[in-house]
Amino acid sequence: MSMGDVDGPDEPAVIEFRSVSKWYGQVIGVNNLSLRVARGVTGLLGPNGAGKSTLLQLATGQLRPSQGEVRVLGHRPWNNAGLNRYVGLCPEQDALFEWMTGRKFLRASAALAGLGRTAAREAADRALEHVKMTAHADRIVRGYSKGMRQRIKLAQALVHDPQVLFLDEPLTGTDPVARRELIDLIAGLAHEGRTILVSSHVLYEVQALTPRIVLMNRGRLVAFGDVRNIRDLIDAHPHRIVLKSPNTRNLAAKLVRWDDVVGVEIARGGDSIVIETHAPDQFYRRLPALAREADSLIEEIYSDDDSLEAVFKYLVNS
Ligand SMILES: Nc1ncnc2c1ncn2[C@@H]1O[C@H](COP(=O)(O)OP(=O)(O)OP(=O)(O)O)[C@@H](O)[C@H]1O
Repeated sequence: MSMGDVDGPDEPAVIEFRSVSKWYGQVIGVNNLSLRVARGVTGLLGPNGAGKSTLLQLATGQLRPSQGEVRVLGHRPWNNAGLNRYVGLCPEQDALFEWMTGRKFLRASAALAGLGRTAAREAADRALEHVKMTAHADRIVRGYSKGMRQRIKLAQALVHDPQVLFLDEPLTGTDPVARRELIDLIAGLAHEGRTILVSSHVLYEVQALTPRIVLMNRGRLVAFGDVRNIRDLIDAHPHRIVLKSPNTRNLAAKLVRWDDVVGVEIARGGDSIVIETHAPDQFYRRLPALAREADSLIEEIYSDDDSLEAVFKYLVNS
């Protein structure tokens, strides 16, 4: 387990990002991200706007990196239609071919991926069976429920039997039964040797699929590895809390004597203190008594939102 490093020393990387950035004008979607993903299921986790969809679109060649290199199965995805034969994407957005039946939609998707007419028909039927949509295959997509849409999108991603699958929030909007079925389906696809990157902003969804996660926030890779190791990393990582005060010198002098505070620093032109602690709960419990002292006014308290712990807590609590 490491911060944005190589996964499994013996496994070759199927998906590789080398110092990749993607800008949308002034907005950064992915910020200098390096990552190697091996076979099996990897969960891509992060709050809304973290850059997950941008990363998946870079990996599937829908976006071109502003900087750095992306490789999937050793090839550059951008402007490389040939790679589509080996890669499947289940997109987040729900805009499908509304007027088509599920079956026709899948046949068209298979044909787009390069399969001939007969092969595309067979592949569509197989994929429908795979996601348990055969009974609804001849209805038009517009009438599908959210769960049915997710299943038909997944069928579209795997209709041409790709080695690599990118699934953008595939479990969103599904009921618990459908969710269980999709999780089993995705696990089965990985068991057959595929590489699957699944994005989510809900930790427990991804944990049901894999212990191996990539944690993103604000376009950056915050941590990569086994979810248990990430928890350990959080425990080892001091929690940073910022206190805004007109009495920073007095406050700092008191806080350095607290045994649960490992660092005290006066910051931002002298009107704030940044403290570091391994026991934030205890720190927050003690703080009100301190703030009531006349020479230790505290105007504002906030935690450093970029910290691993803040992102993780967001994911655990959502
Ligand atoms: N087409 C676009 N034009 C401008 N900015 C964009 C565009 N797409 C994404 N962004 C910005 O890039 C950042 C990353 O967005 P992205 O959609 O990749 O995140 P995400 O983790 O997939 O979030 P969500 O789960 O909400 O889709 C955000 O700040 C977002 O506003």
